[in-house]
Formats: sequence, structure tokens, C-alpha cells
Amino acid sequence: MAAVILEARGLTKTFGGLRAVDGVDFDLRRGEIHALIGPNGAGKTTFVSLLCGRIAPSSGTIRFEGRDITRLPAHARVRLGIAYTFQITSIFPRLTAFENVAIAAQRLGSRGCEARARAVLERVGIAAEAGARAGDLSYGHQRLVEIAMGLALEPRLLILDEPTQGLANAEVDRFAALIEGLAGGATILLIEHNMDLVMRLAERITVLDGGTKLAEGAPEAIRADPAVRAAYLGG
Ligand SMILES: Nc1ncnc2c1ncn2[C@@H]1O[C@H](COP(=O)(O)OP(=O)(O)OP(=O)(O)O)[C@@H](O)[C@H]1O
Repeated sequence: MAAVILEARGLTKTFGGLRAVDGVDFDLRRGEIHALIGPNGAGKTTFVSLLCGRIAPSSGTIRFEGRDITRLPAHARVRLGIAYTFQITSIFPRLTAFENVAIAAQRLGSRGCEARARAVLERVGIAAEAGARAGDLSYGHQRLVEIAMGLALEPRLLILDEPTQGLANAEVDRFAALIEGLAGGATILLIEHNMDLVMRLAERITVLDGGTKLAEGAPEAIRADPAVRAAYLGG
């Protein structure tokens, strides 16, 4: 199996005159936990939206498992094993937490989907709230429902956009343990502002700034990089 699971080349997205993502070359290694960081407006959400097919690139290519997926719609990418959760919650508030996750699990086929839904709710730590209406859960627990929905797809690549936003400290710890438990199986691409968490979880980090790649490397190298410190880590 190839070491690289996803490869972007010259990936660009313009909004009018703004180059939100500007000619980015990017490789994800199979099984790694990779963090994407950068200041607000750096292009992180736009970049992962291009990878999962929520928006189409202005130019550039994306390959997944060696296959060109640049023009593939989002649902077809989900079928190939790319799952994602975004900052804006996508749960159905009137359905229970369990129903939300079961709907996601069903995309892999209806056989066993209820058992799979229960298992992932257990895994993210909210099994006790399976029967609660999702809209009544705390914001943090709604995020965990979303992560459960992503995991229910048994993805090969899981993209998480600020998954710990709104989580309490104990929930952040549980989330970190969950991601560590997935390591080696699924490949994980994580947009995260909590630098302690990034340094704990990520094997490699890519720093975006102004739509371009400012730096990429292991956490220690990124922490020490003068350009990164100037642009992002506050000198
Ligand atoms: N649909 C859109 N139309 C116009 N401009 C957009 C659109 N989406 C994003 N942008 C702009 O593209 C730039 C990159 O935005 P993006 O949300 O990708 O950054 P980000 O790094 O994810 O920021 P944050 O950390 O604040 O979430 C910003 O200047 C933003 O205003």
C-alpha cells in the first residue's frame, strides 16, 4: 500500500479576487494524525472543504488512494472513505443522538447499522445520552454526536474542523484519547486552535497563512520555526 493516502497539487480556490487557498501542495500519509493550523482566515476550512468536495477548486488536483477525485461530488468521496465534520453543526436537532448516528451508519448499509451506531456513541462517551433529542444536548455533546456520525462511516480519512470548540476540559481529554485510539487505523486531518492538543496529538503539522503553506513538519520543528512563531504563535 502506498504511504500517501491523499495528495493535493496546486490546490487553489478563489472567491472573487480573494485567493483563499493559493497553490497548495499537500500530502497526507496513511494512518497519520495531521494537524492543520494557522491564523483566522488562513484558508483552513476552505482547504478541507476542497478535500471533501463541499466546494470545487478553481484549479489544482486531489488524489485519494491514487485516484483523481478532484471533480467527484462529496457523497461519492464519502463512499470512498472520506468523512468530515465541520464547525457548523449538521445534526438533526429533533432526532435523538442515536437516530442521528444511525442515519450516518446507514450509509454503509442498513444491516447492523443500529449496533454500529450504539458502538460509536459508546466510543465517544455519550452512550448515556443516546435517547436524548440532539437539539437538547449541550453544544459540546452535539459536537461529539457529529464526531460519532463521522466515525459511524468507518472512514479511511476523517477530517475534523475544530472538533474541540465548545468542549469542556474533561471532554477535550476524552476526545484526545479517542483520536489516539484511532491512530494507525484511520488517517486523521484535524483543524485545531488548541495548541496543547495539537502538540499532543499531531505527528505532522501544516501551517497555512494567507492561503499558502507557511511550514510543514513535526511538532517540535513547527514550534521552533521562526516564521510560524511570527505569523501565528505570537513570537
Ligand atoms: N464562501 C465564501 N465566499 C467568500 N469568501 C470566503 C468564503 N469562504 C471563505 N471565504 C474567505 O476565505 C478566507 C479563508 O477563510 P477560511 O474560513 O477558509 O479560513 P480559516 O483558516 O478556516 O479561518 P478560521 O480559523 O477563522 O475558521 C477568508 O478571508 C474568508 O473570509
